[in-house]
Amino acid sequence: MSKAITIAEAQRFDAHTINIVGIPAMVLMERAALATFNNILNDDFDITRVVVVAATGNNGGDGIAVARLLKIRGIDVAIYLLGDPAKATSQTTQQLKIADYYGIPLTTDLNDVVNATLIIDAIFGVGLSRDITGKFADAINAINAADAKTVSIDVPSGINADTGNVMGVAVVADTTVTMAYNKIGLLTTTGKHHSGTVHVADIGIYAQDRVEHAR
Ligand SMILES: NC(=O)C1=CN([C@@H]2O[C@H](COP(=O)(O)OP(=O)(O)OC[C@H]3O[C@@H](n4cnc5c(N)ncnc54)[C@H](O)[C@@H]3O)[C@@H](O)[C@H]2O)[C@@H](O)CC1
Ligand SMILES: [K+]
Repeated sequence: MSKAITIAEAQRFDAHTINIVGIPAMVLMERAALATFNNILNDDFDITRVVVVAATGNNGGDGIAVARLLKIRGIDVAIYLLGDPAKATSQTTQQLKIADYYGIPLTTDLNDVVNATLIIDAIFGVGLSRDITGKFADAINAINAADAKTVSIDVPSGINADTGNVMGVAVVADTTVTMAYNKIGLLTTTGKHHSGTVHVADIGIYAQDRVEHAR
């Protein structure tokens, strides 16, 4: 079985790659988005109408970048944005700006989520820190009520990536594209139920530097 890591390890490896190795965070986000995009295209999903449900953390930024990659391919895609864009991370702010350049529609209508043929879940990843309520919970309930297949980015939103517990409510995904390594919470019974098929994507973040291979 492949290695699985904790939230703290994911955050530590990310920070090491950005701050010590020197790969910009935006490059990692683009690699996360490309990996998710390739998994979507290589699978058997109906991509007639795709909706990316994104919040304003970096998990949302991954999803907004996926929306742009789909749009460039001519696929009908919209973004259902949760949270205050004024509080988005710098990478996610940049991804929103790029999405705007490409004219990707933002929707505030949950019916668009329910009527999608494929939903991309980019609400929360390893940054989930408390129980989910309000509009975030409404969106997750809409995702779970929809007939569409769902692809979660990194972690099914609402699942604690350490314990596998549901933090109030959680997406039940068909597929989860998780970055760098699997997360220990996705290996529990509940975690497995919510993540569906897990694909681990190599985005250039490693537990140990691979300098010996590079020399
Ligand atoms: N930092 C990095 O190096 C990379 C991060 N990546 C992605 O970024 C994710 C982590 O990003 P973040 O650390 O920004 O965290 P998330 O995007 O998972 O979420 C954090 C945000 O959600 C809010 N939040 C947490 N729980 C909430 C709740 N219950 N209700 C409402 N708001 C809540 C927090 O206040 C924060 O604003 C990863 O899971 C992965 O998808 C990838 O882009 C690859 C590189
Ligand atoms: K997610």
